[in-house]
Amino acid sequence: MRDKKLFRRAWRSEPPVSESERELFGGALRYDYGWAAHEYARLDLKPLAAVRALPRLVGGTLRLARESDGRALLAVGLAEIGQGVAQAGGLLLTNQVLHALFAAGTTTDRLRAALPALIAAGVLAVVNAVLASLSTAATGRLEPKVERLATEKYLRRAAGVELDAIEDGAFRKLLDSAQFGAVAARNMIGACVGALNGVFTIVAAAGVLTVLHPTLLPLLVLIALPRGWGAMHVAQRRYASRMNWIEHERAARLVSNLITSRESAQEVRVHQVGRYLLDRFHDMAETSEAEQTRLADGRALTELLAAALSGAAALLTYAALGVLLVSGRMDIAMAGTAALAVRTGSASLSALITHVNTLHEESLYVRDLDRFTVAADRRAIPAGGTAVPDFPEKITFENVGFRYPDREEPALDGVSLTIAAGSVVALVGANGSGKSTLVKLLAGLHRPQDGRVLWGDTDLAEADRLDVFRHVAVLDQDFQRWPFTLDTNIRIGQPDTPPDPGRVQRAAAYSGADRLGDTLPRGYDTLLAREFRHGSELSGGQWQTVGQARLRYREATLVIADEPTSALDPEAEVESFRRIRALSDEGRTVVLVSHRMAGIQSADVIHVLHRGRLVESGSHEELMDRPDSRYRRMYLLQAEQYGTGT
Ligand SMILES: Nc1ncnc2c1ncn2[C@@H]1O[C@H](COP(=O)(O)OP(=O)(O)OP(=O)(O)O)[C@@H](O)[C@H]1O
Repeated sequence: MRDKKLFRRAWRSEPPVSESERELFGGALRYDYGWAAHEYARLDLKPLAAVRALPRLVGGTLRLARESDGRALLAVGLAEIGQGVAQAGGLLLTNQVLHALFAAGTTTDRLRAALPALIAAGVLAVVNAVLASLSTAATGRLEPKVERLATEKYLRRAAGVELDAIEDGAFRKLLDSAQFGAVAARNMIGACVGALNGVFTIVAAAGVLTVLHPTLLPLLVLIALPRGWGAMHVAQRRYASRMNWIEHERAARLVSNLITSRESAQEVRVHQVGRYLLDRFHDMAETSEAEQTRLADGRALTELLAAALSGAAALLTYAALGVLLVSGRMDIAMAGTAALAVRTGSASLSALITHVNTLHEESLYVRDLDRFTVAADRRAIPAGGTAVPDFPEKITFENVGFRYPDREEPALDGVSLTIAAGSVVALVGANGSGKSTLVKLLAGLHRPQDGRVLWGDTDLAEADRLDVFRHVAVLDQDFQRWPFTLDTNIRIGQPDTPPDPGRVQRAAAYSGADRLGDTLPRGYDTLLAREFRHGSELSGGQWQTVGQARLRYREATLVIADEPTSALDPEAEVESFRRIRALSDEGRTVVLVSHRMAGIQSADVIHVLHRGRLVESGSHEELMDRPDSRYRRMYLLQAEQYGTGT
């Protein structure tokens, strides 16, 4: 009855998406790459394809291992070859021992005749054990290095791609799936060593069997084949399921993190969101469990079937041995050695198939990493290009158009403007009018699809982008609150410079963050992350003073402040605008994005954006003098709220 249920569960299709997933995320979260990867996994996990792909897989792993630690790799290789030779020698010596034991003569004579071979076999067993431990030690040295190398490869690429790649959903998924690649590369080392060991042992056993009786060789293969098929089948289902459920797992983790995170702590309690999310988590986790159960049932059945077939083949082999023995074509000593060789060989063949299969399964993840590497290289911020002038006399937007990939409407449409060096320029406009997008193009983070952005005479399309970034300091609405010390949070504005407490303190004094340095428990060395012991938390406004100190520390030619004062109290806000504007006195160009009309009225030029178009430009006075200007309307609306009028 139970078995029937198991059978039914094992062969049914994947559980449907949970109701909670629909409710929270608007539908089934599935790995988009899924179809391609799924089909590809099916093709690639066919036994013959797996065997054919073996040399390539091993080659790739060995290259990575050589790059990580060539000496350790050599040690592993030699130790494994040595073990293979020792095992073959061991089998042949066993044959000699058996021959001596089954020969005619007294027991003492037979034992004496068997003794030299017995001693040699013992020595070989010791050699084998020493080589195995050497191999284990070298593999242990190699594995973490390979994982580190692969992780660094992954992170370096991730940090070097264009911003639009990071915002592109398909690329992000590749980024997510490739994260398993480094651990998989590490696992491949162990599997490679295991497979190598298996090959040498089989060669030894097969050699001995061929000498004894060639008929036994195909029977050896017959014992191992069903187990190999079973292992492949299980791996195929596991990989397909993992790829298909990757987003569901991530979403369930996200929901559970939301219950415990500090940011959501208030709403979780006051709005009782905790209970709601917990129920959704339960629902999603149950769906995942159903999928896990389905996989486990399938695996149990497959392995049972494989074991039965393999057992039948083993019976056949021993029957063949019996026939050879009875018909006198093999003596008892040879039959004993053959039985031993069949056992060793079939165990090694099964292990080899499992290792090849592990190699293959892990290689699918390593290939995700390779695919990511290729995609990331294609989308990398190009190196080289024309150097940009340190203080360009102007930055020009010529008829610039930009549209985000998943949007119909352009975020910027035919924008032309000039920003003079050393001036203070403000960008205003309703939410979604394109201010932040314009700023990203200005900083070289996005490239226009139409028109040009020029730094002096240099088109940003041809400029050395890293050089452009060197000249820019950005403080945006969601600036990073690094979970590091106060000192590092300021110094990270220019991370390559050596520590300079004086410079950090000057930057802090500029923004008012020096008060934090004086009052926090460990001064500038206070960790600004509550999740760690001794960590402190800052208020939103205090964080903004840290952000501004970072902006100052960077000492860039072009300073961009996107909503820099939203969390500041009125006094701090006025002071903050004054300070940012004062940066232009040092010859820096300042671009300010803000909804606080009072704060930007002293800008040299104010640009007003509306639905991606530049609709007005001028000084505060000029724009206020135009009776029907959008700027005037926005300004008066805000002024009215304070009852101040113009
Ligand atoms: N990463 C993105 N992917 C897709 N669309 C985006 C992205 N960022 C912005 N947009 C869209 O581009 C348009 C302009 O957005 P942008 O952020 O530049 O406006 P904004 O003027 O800075 O708005 P706000 O005042 O609300 O910050 C909006 O319609 C927005 O939804």
